[in-house]
Amino acid sequence: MKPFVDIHDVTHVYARAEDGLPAVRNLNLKVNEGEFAAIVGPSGCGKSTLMKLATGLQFPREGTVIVDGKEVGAPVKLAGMAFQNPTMLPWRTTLDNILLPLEIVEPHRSRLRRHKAEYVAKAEGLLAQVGLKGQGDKFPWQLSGGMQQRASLCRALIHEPKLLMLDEPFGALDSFTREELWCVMRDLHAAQKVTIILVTHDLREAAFLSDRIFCMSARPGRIVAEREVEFPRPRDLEITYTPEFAALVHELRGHIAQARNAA
Ligand SMILES: Nc1ncnc2c1ncn2[C@@H]1O[C@H](COP(=O)(O)OP(=O)(O)OP(=O)(O)O)[C@@H](O)[C@H]1O
Repeated sequence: MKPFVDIHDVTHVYARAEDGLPAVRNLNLKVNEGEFAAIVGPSGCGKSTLMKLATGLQFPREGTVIVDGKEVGAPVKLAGMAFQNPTMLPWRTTLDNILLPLEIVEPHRSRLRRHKAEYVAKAEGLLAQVGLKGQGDKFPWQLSGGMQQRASLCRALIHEPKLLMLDEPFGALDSFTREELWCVMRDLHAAQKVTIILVTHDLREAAFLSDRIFCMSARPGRIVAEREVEFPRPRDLEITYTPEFAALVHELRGHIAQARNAA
């Protein structure tokens, strides 16, 4: 099977990098279709750069980035994204925030006006899936941080992306809310069959959610360890209290400790 995301021997230097040092060097990573991959690594190792390269917001100086069989040469339309800060527009209702990508991404853009009811029904279906049934007419500032993050997951999925990129999406939440959202994410992945790349500092989060974990070295970032996660699905939060889970998190911690030094 051909990988869905194939980052091959990529080196990327930002035009404004003061020291001229690459953000990532000889970066190699393959993610299969439908897989849930997590990227972990020390601060500043290039995790967000990897996300930008995979979605065509930056282009590599060397190497290739292939998504869904095509070399990335422009922003990737089949991707959806969610970030640590939900960045909802305060003057739009939650529902209208969720519909926003449809105003930009074709073929939805041309269809939106005539098929509005169909899209609203879809947004409401997503809201129900993330536990926000009937909350679409609230403004973002009327929602808690966790609720806003749920809504931003709906916004990332409304155009049925084949690739979902999550950059620290639960980082700003308290640990209970975070664990609730892990379960939301687990269920969305099972229901939508989307390929997911999650960037996180949280090793428990990576171990609970993903099928495969990539550890990055300190800058210039490259993959120094790749680990399959074999816990059967569907996974329950109870697994996070098992010795096997603790052993995996411990192993990942070891890779990160080494990675902080290995450039
Ligand atoms: N636009 C830019 N111009 C110049 N340098 C940049 C730019 N964006 C990122 N960098 C540098 O590239 C390196 C990697 O940054 P990146 O944001 O990808 O790391 P990260 O692993 O996501 O960081 P963190 O874990 O702290 O969020 C850093 O040293 C950063 O300062």
